[in-house]
Amino acid sequence: MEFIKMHGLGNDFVFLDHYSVSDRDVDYPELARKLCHRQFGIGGDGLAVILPSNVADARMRIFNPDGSEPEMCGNAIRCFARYVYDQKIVIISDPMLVETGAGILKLNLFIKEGQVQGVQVDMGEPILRADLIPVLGVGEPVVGQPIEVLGETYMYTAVSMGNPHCVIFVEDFSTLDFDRVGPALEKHPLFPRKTNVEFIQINSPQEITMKVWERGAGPTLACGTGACASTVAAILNNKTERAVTVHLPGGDLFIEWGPDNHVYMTGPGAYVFKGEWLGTQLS
Ligand SMILES: N[C@H](CCC[C@H](N)C(=O)O)C(=O)O
Repeated sequence: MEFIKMHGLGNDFVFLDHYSVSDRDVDYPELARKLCHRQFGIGGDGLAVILPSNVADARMRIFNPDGSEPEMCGNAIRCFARYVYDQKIVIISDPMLVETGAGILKLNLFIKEGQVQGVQVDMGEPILRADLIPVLGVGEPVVGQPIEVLGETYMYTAVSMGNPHCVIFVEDFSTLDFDRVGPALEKHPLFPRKTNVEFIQINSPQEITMKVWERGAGPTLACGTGACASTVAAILNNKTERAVTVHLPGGDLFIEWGPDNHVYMTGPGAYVFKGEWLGTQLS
């Protein structure tokens, strides 16, 4: 089975082009567990599938390495847009409409001399109503509420970009036990569908540094929806302006929470290689 490996700031994905095999009945969760495995498979932070759509130019399904299917993936959708444009699956670039679990998203591709230089994604409106994120126990938006984990209390802000995010502000990353606190918060009972966890340091009113522990994937070099959720959380807590550069371990994303209440994410999508998966079984 052919695949394409791409990444968005080091958040890497195995892509399957199933655009022309519309009624294929594939066990994508099991494929994700196999293909994303770093040693027994190809390796990736997720499996992204390119499919036809009845309501948009194309459809993206995304699966975490644990086989779970999240609603959206910001870094993958930029790679998706570049691939479907380059393959002439979709020739429209301003805007390209992509069907996702978080709704139909509008993407604008920046093209120079025929090359996709970057993609701006209208990520839609952030979801702040706790019961829609979902977060248990509170009815209002969750801004700066206490959450206890591993005997420590953190102040968190919860935002959904279609997928849930728990955003924690840190003064100094060196004091954070990331590898223990991250997974403990990912599975915290306050989040019935688990959550992505972002730890952010405010560098200035226009800059944030972010570390992310992703739901169903663990630590990654970048998280597009997480960068959007973190920017919204920083603004809700009066820590930044509405246009922010988010510094991630894999690179920078530019995020803006617009006056139309939509969040806009701009960043790259890159090819790594094409290949054929030979179907080696996990031992
Ligand atoms: N693990 C995430 C999905 C991938 C999000 C991230 N890779 C991005 O770029 O938005 C979740 O379960 O919600």
